Amino acid sequence: MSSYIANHGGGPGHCLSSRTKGTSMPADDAWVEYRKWGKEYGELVYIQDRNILILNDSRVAIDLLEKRRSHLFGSKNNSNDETPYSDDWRRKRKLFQQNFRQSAVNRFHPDQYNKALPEDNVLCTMGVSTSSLKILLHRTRERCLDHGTSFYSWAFPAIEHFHGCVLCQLGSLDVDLHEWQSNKTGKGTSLIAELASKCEGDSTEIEAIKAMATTSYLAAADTTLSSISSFMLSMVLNPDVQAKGQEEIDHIVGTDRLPTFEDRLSLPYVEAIYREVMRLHPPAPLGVEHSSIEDDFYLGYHIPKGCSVIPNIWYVNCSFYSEASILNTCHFRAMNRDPDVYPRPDDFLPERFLDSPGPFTSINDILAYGFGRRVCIGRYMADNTVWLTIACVLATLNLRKPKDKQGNDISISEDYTSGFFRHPKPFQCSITPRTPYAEKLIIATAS
Ligand code: HEM
Repeated sequence: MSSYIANHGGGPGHCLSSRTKGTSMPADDAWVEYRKWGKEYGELVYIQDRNILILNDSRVAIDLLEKRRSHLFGSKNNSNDETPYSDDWRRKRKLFQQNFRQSAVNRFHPDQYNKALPEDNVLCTMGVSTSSLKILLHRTRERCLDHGTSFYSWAFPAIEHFHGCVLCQLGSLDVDLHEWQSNKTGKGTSLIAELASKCEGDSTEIEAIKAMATTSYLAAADTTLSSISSFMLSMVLNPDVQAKGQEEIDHIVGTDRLPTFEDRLSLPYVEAIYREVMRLHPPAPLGVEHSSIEDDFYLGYHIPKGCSVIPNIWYVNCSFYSEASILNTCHFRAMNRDPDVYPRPDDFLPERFLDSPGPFTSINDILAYGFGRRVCIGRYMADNTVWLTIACVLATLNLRKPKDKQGNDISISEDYTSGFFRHPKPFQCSITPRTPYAEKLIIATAS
């Protein structure tokens, strides 16, 4: 293990100090720069004057992040206030786990089926470009905040379970949870409504439910959108991959129904497309910042109190990992973009997953969802949403580059944003139904 920290030049009890004062932090694509620092200074890189520790190795990340708390959980009203690691914090986390664990997320299936071919796809089909779509989504969101209706029930699967509380907490709307429930347009079966009705009068529990709704919204919206947009862009750029995915679906599912979760195990190539999207394009490339609540020591190094710990998911060195500490169980080593493990690491090649050994059906090896005990709690729901959307889009739509008047392909932007969440920048594409059944579905959805 010492090889991981040899480059730091410190010894037991020393402060990690690979980088000295005056370090300028990268403004764009920080994950790329962090990886360069990792190569130069080691897999743990400490920015002393900013008290930031960057992790470029998954085993180190799990070890450290197992012991630290996230800022995201328990942040209130969309501010960056930290909630102490307390009973309150634990209650909220437990509530989340109970409702988003693998066996609980089946309750979202009906909504996920209903929205798998969402209206935004339909709009694109009608000739609305992705950039116009984003503007439209933005406007809709504003309108929803004005009128107290759901943006995400319109645009995203399953999120409608949360929207009332989200609006209560995020917006300036001071709507009481129960008032919202009764105002709701005939949908009394949402998770939030159901939980709230069980703890009538228990203000602490109601607060926890609202916090879960808020956190879900913050954690789910950008990440899910990013993955689906990356998938769409990848299909436009890789028509051969798209054709192979479509062929698999036509063969296994047929062309007169949509894929379901029951088909998932029979669709390895579609699974591989999903995994390749998540490998190449993790929506939160630097995960969620964690913070050390007290002075700590790791492998003899001093990690000061308040140190921000950033896992570089985008480039992280992916050791075999599990919920337990893996310091002594490192059998399998891979790096998300390590050319020795993933030849042509920057290319979109789903085939690589078909040949690789290991638990292809487990989502635990998708680093985009984070690490160890702090791994994304909504991952089972997210996994279902993204997979189903991919399968349904492949089943029904052709995504292509737009053409100019002469019928030639127009080249499109492949750029990504470089903020906390990484999204494809607006790109144009042509989206057309690929089967008569798909056409019927789209017309029915639009009417
Ligand atoms: C493609 C979709 C998603 C991706 C890529 C994603 C990724 C992540 C990542 C990287 C983290 C930080 C993990 C860490 O600190 O190591 C995280 C945390 C979290 N995510 Fe997700 N997420 C997704 C969807 C969702 C959804 C749908 C929900 C809820 C419905 C959700 C809820 C959460 C929560 C509550 C946390 C904080 C967990 C904690 O601090 O203990 N996420 N997510």
